[in-house]
Amino acid sequence: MAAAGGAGRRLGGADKPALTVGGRPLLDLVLAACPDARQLLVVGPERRTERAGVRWLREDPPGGGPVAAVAAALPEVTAPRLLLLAADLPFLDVATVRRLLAALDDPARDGALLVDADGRDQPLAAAYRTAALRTALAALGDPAGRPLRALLAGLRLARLPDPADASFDCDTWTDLAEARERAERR
Ligand SMILES: Nc1nc2c(ncn2[C@@H]2O[C@H](COP(=O)(O)OP(=O)(O)OP(=O)(O)O)[C@@H](O)[C@H]2O)c(=O)[nH]1
Repeated sequence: MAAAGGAGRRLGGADKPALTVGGRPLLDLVLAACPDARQLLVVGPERRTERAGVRWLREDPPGGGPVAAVAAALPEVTAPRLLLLAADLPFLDVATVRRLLAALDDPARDGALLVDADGRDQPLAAAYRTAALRTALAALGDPAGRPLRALLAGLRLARLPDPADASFDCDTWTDLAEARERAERR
C-alpha cells in the first residue's frame, strides 16, 4: 500500500504525489516499482494515475497521519505480507522492493525497512507481515496523529542498507530539484 496524503507543508502544501520527476508523477514512479503487487491500495485523495487497478482509500480523519493511513488500509489487505510505501520515492526500484519482501522469508522478522545514507530508518520504504502490523495497530489505540515509530516499536525489524537511494524522498523543493537533476543524468 502507498500512503499518499499528508500536508506537504515543506512543499508549501503542494500535492506531493502528483509532482513529477523525469516527467512522471511521484505516485506512478512508486507504483511502477511494484509490478507484482496483487493489490494496490493507495490512501489519500484520489488522483490521476497511469496504473490500472488502484483502489483508493481515505484515512480517518483525513490528514490523520501515516498511522491513520495504515489503519485505513490494513482491513483491506488480503496477503500475508504488504509493502508500506510513501508516495514520494522517485528512485524506488523493483529490485529493492523484492529485497524488502525477501527479507521476510526469515520467520524471525515482522518487517524489513530501508536505512538511508544518514542511518535513519525509513518505515515508509518497507515491507511488513500483515498479521504483525494488525497486532501492533490494535495495541496502539487511536492511530490519528501517532508517529510510525510508535506503531513499529514492538516489531522485530530487519534494517537493510539502501545503496541505490531507493528511500530518497522529496520533502522539500531542494529535494525535488535534486531528484529531477538525478533523473536527467540517469
Ligand atoms: N494517507 C496519508 N499519508 C500521510 C499522511 N501524513 C503523512 N503521510 C505519508 O507519510 C509521508 C511522510 O509524511 P511527512 O513527511 O511527515 O509529512 P508530509 O505531509 O509529507 O510533509 P510535511 O508536511 O512537509 O511534513 C508522506 O509522504 C505520505 O506518504 C496522512 O495524513 N495521510
